[in-house]
Amino acid sequence: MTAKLGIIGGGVMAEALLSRLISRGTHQAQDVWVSEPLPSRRDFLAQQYGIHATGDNQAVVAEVDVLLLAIKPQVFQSVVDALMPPAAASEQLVISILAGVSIQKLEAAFPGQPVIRTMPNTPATIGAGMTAITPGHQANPNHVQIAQQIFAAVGEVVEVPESMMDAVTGLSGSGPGYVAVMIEALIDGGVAAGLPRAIATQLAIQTVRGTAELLQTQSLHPAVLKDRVTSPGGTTIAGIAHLEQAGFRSAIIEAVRAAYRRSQELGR
Ligand SMILES: NC(=O)C1=CN([C@@H]2O[C@H](COP(=O)(O)OP(=O)(O)OC[C@H]3O[C@@H](n4cnc5c(N)ncnc54)[C@H](O)[C@@H]3O)[C@@H](O)[C@H]2O)C=CC1
Ligand SMILES: O=C(O)[C@@H]1CCC=N1
Repeated sequence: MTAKLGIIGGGVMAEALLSRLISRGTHQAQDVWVSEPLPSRRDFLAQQYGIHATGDNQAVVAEVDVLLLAIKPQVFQSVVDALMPPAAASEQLVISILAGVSIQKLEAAFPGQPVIRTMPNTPATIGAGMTAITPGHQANPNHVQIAQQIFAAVGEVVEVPESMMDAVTGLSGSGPGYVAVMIEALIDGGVAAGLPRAIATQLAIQTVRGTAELLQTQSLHPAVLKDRVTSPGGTTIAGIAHLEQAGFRSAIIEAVRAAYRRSQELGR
């Protein structure tokens, strides 16, 4: 892809995306601009990835064909208020990864420009990301293809109506956090049962990875896999009975719903 890519906000997600886009050759480092207020962070990104880093958001806006917003939703309005409107009708594509910020707000902030709202997740760093995208009203198929290419380089992409975007955020956007907490708990469980922490960590991560890959590769329903693991009167059903007693399913369902509601709140 030859388009110049600019990223406003050089934090966790910006690095997850740009590191993979550069290592995959989807973008050349010299075609990527990042604006970031923290000098130490700018220096790190420039040295590590060879991209252009600046503290000036406007300089990035002026330079690029595709502008990716990777700031926190809480600073969105102040950041866009400080940008100068383009002198003429701009074809620059604006892609947002911000939780909660609606297409209506994005289009109001970048009048006349094509915008695409997206929700990626952190496994994008290793090309195992999951991104949902919703094109705005001015986005044509070419703009959608550009966004598809960017996010396909870091994992899977699905197009959804905007009405689903807060739910996507609650599930796949925030999901790596829930899974990380579960893996940490599995490790602690192994340690409590007498395993050295290093071995417990290896077992926990490979078990979660293997289970996800098995479900995906064989298109198995999770309940079918659960039934295969549970021997009558065996160990797994003893563990699952405890999970049910502790409200494990309900806790996960409510975690997704709480994040969904928080995404809605962030957009207000
Ligand atoms: N972390 C995650 O797993 C995911 C985050 N997101 C979304 O991505 C966005 C960024 O999240 P993170 O990367 O986690 O946050 P972060 O805090 O790591 O990155 C935000 C960056 O923006 C910079 N920044 C602050 N004020 C700025 C300004 N005025 N101009 C330019 N840059 C400024 C900060 O210094 C920071 O480096 C958020 O809107 C979040 O909703 C979306 C999907 C997953
Ligand atoms: O926690 C957050 O608000 C962001 C959005 C999805 C994942 N992290």
